Amino acid sequence: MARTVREDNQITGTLQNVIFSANDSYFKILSVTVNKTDLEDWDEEGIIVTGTFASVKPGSTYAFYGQLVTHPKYGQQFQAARYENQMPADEKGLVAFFASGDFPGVGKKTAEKIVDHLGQDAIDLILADPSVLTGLVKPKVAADLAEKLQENLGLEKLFLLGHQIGLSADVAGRLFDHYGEAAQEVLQKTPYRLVYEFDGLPFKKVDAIAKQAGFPDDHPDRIQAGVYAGILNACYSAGHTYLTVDQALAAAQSTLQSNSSSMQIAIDQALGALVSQERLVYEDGNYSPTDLKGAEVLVSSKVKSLLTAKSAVQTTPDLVDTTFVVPENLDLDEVQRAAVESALTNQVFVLTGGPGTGKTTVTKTLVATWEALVRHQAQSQGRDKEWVKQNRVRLASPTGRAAKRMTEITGYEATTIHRLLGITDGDDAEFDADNPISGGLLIIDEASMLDISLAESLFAALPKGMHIVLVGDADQLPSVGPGNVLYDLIQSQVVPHVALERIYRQGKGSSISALAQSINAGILPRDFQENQSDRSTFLSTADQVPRAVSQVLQAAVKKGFTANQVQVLAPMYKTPAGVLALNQIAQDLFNPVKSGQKTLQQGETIFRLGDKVLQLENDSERDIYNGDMGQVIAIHYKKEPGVAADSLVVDFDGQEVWYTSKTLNQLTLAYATTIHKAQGNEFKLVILVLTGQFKIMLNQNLVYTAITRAKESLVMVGDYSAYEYAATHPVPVRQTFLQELLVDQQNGRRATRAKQADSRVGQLAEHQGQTVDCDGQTTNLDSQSASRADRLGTQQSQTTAVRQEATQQPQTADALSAESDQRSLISSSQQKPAVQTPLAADQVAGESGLTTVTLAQAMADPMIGMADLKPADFMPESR
Ligand SMILES: Nc1ncnc2c1ncn2[C@@H]1O[C@H](COP(=O)(O)OP(=O)(O)OP(=O)(O)O)[C@@H](O)[C@H]1O
Repeated sequence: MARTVREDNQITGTLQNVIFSANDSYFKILSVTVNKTDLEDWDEEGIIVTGTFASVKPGSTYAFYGQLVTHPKYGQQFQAARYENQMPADEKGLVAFFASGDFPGVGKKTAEKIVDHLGQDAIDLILADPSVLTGLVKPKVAADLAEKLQENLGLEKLFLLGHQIGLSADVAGRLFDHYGEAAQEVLQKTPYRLVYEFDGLPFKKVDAIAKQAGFPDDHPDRIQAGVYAGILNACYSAGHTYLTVDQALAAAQSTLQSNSSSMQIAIDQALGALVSQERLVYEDGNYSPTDLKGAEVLVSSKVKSLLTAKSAVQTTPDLVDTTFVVPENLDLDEVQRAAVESALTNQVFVLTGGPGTGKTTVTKTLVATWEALVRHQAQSQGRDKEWVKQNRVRLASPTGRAAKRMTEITGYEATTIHRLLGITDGDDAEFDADNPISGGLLIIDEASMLDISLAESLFAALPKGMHIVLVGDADQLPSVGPGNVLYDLIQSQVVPHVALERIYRQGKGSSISALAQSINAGILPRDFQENQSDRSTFLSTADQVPRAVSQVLQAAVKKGFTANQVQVLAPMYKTPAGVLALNQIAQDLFNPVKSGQKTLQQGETIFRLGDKVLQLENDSERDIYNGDMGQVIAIHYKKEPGVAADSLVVDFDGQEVWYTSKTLNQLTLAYATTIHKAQGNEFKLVILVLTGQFKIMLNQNLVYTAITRAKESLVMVGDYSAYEYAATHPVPVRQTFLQELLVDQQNGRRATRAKQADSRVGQLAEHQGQTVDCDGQTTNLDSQSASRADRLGTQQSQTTAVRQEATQQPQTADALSAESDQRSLISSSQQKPAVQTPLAADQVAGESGLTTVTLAQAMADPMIGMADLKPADFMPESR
């Protein structure tokens, strides 16, 4: 976690040299000769100063404001919160400054000429009006000099301004990168444009900057930006692609923190202005952010055009039938076979099914049959190798891990969708409508994770004759980003779709599949608490969770499970039963501190050599993605020979990625993760924690997604009533247009609306105002300083910041959860608290009329050796 650097002390000194300069930020380490300081007892001539600096020049004098810190490895150094360039005070110094070699074409003589003519204010005069140099130096030299001065001093001034208005130096640096010289003017004159143009600054922050610049609350720029940010936040927070007028109004009012009648009128005007500026689209009483609406329109029209397109490879039912290849000689059932036929005879096809229903089997059959079809036609039609290559199978998935699994299963190379499309951060995709991807059949796995923006990029880049097959589990959580792509494609009934329902998995994992199906149907099965060969349930209160998880993990370690095979899942980050706390417990068990072990600290996380870690954001340049898991395989310290900066090396399934202080905030411990982050991943043993504290997040899809991450074994810890609540509450409905756009306009519009309205009743009411990031980030962000969010400066940080804003009122997860929810859940008649002894269990059962699993029974579970534990082990220390 980033801490604000205090400004306790000051050093004025001459820069000797820049020891380190990060190439992806303005962070530098300087060696400085101290001229003056108020540091007590500092009697050394030189000092190391760290911080964010513009292009500081050796020989120049600076005043640094900050504090003395003791670095564990490098000893005492001065951490600068800000600095000021002590411009040369006299003419001699000015001449030296201009002749420093920094300004092309300016030597000592020219420098003297400039100073002679312009005097001691030469720098300010040139900055204000570069034409003062006319006649003194050649036009090219004058232009270069003015530009260099502005570049150096402009950034320094921006740092200073940023400091005054509460912007971190990192954000100031990024603003300078984005707007150049104009950054200062943007901050002072048109700050609200940052809401539309600059990632990583939430509306609240922009609003504070604008206030300092003198913008009144009723300024039209403020209202427009607030309305836009409010609508965008609400869409990202709930996954909607549009809001009704009432919802848009509520979002705007809550962002602008006013519902006065004059504000109402101003918001109406702002909505009109935003529509005419094409930032919002208004249609049929709904407002959509233009990009989201555009994405839905593109996906629907592309799907429609694909549906009537001609395949580049002939795939008539007869041909498919005669070429059918089933790997491993499995006997596909009728539905599975129909899925293969439909997938190959249609240009767009959706295959869904729960765990163990044969999605992978069908995928393998598809790939083999397609290959056979292409080979057969190449032969019969005399096609060359190039044609075969042009029509090859392509496989992709939203996550790296799922792509890797696809490769292992099919033997074909699978990639992330980002990589397939050549999407690199900040740049447009390499493959798009003008430069489509190649291939004859594209299979996308984990399609439930596809949000509308990624779907837009994907569909835009498909060539005309290509077949696309989307494979997924429709009952998993919807995508983190807005949109409901898989659901809408299915519900539209425009796209051919087969749902596999028969579970084939036998042995390990089979009772997990059955449990998943039951939860999917809204029922917590009777045998929920009965230990099965592959799953068990440990009831415990929220307080008892850390202890219980610790004991389960200890047993798992004893049984020989490795960190990679075990995954602890919880809905949110905070609370003692949340991801952060559980990670600490698991880290100490799987990778305890060893003497001499190398560690590297980032905020409150201490990474140890050997740790299991999780990438938190997409970094397409380095080909690592949000949700990727890896292991720390090396830690290097700067003091070591040949090492430029403290760094940590992570092995992501054979791909080594380096992290320095600048990128380490993309990484966290991965022993425990949120359920959202685990999507697309599977583990041998999953330990799932649900308690009443997480009520705001609980729903069928969440718990279904969590338990289906378990390939072989599942241990469920927490409140019975939390599981029951989750099983009986479907995921909140997403408001999207895609389904409607896909359906024939006349027939579809009314029917779809009616359907949506029906299912929304109750659900929307229930979730009104409970806008919480679906990754539980709201709580996580609470624990992060604004400067950390600033520093992230990525789309993700914008999104999370955006989402955090959407929870304006203290109805954040934490405010809503904690005690009140806990109490309401515990008071539920279905609550079955963990009990200490069989006697107590009987008592509880007797009193409540419910059956209760005792801890002793639970611990006798043979699966992970619970018999090793004692009942007292599950009790909090204080008992
Ligand atoms: N028609 C079938 N006859 C016999 N066994 C089958 C059939 N279909 C699938 N299976 C077997 O069932 C098991 C699960 O199938 P598969 O892995 O294809 O399901 P899945 O839907 O991909 O599951 P998951 O999503 O959990 O990975 C496999 O062992 C597979 O061989």
